[in-house]
Amino acid sequence: MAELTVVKIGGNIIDDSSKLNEFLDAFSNLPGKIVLVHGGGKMATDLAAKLGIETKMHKGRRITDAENLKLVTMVYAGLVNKNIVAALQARGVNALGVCGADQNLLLAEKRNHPSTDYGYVGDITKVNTLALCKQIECNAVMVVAPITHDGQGQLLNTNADTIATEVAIALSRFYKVKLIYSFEKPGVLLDAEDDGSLISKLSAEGCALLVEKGTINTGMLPKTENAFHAINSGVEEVVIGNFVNMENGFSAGTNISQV
Ligand SMILES: Nc1ncnc2c1ncn2[C@@H]1O[C@H](COP(=O)(O)OP(=O)(O)O)[C@@H](O)[C@H]1O
Ligand SMILES: CC(=O)N[C@@H](CCC(=O)OP(=O)(O)O)C(=O)O
Repeated sequence: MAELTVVKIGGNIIDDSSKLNEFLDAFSNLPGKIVLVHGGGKMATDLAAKLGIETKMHKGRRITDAENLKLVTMVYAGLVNKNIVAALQARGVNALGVCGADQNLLLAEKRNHPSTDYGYVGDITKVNTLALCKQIECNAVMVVAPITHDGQGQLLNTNADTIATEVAIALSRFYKVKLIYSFEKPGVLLDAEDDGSLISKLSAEGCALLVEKGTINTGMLPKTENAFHAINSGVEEVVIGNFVNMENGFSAGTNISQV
């Protein structure tokens, strides 16, 4: 099986132009088949504040009412996606920017949670693996924004870590997939303020304890949940860390162990 890397970059890197450029420089040198999934949560939150739109997060997910859906669609599938595509093209990468509605790539259903109304948040029901593979085999680097759709004309907001996970799982049928959740810290930390407290290997049991203690919280919750789902669903290797550090050999991040 050919190897493929799915890289996800988060909002804190996207929001900082020097960190983003550093990331894109390293990313554009990555050999082989690659898919990039991006977030942009920080930029959406900052713009919402400027526009006087309230932001509510629950367990690392955005409660997405109609106003917030408009805003996140403009930010993720517009400004962020197109800026990344242009920056990659400038580095000689054949980037193709999409969201989940394009070529019906990511079908989702509006989340129906018993106690929390998430609004227009989508849970992925189907990945159009064939359409993804066609582009990958044509050497395009898909740049995927975290907007999905329900197939009936409704756009939905889906956490970017979840999108990276579902894309990686779907592609595992055809490729040996490595999934990297890249963010601004070296990996999962014992103390989120201390970059030296990296956990180099994380088991599901160890993770559950750290969640219970509150060591893993906010945005790290969806990342770790997704990471274990990926490693237990056919993805060959899953790492949470800073892609630039990994490429420069400084830190291999947190490796997610199976079971
Ligand atoms: N144990 C932990 N180790 C590292 N980061 C953590 C931990 N617990 C919570 N976090 C927080 O999770 C954030 C990453 O989640 P998030 O902001 O959603 O990332 P991104 O949008 O960049 O993917 C970190 O910036 C940090 O504040
Ligand atoms: C439903 C939900 O939470 N969607 C996320 C999508 C963006 C995202 O995941 O961005 P980061 O990777 O930068 O956090 C949100 O709107 O924040």
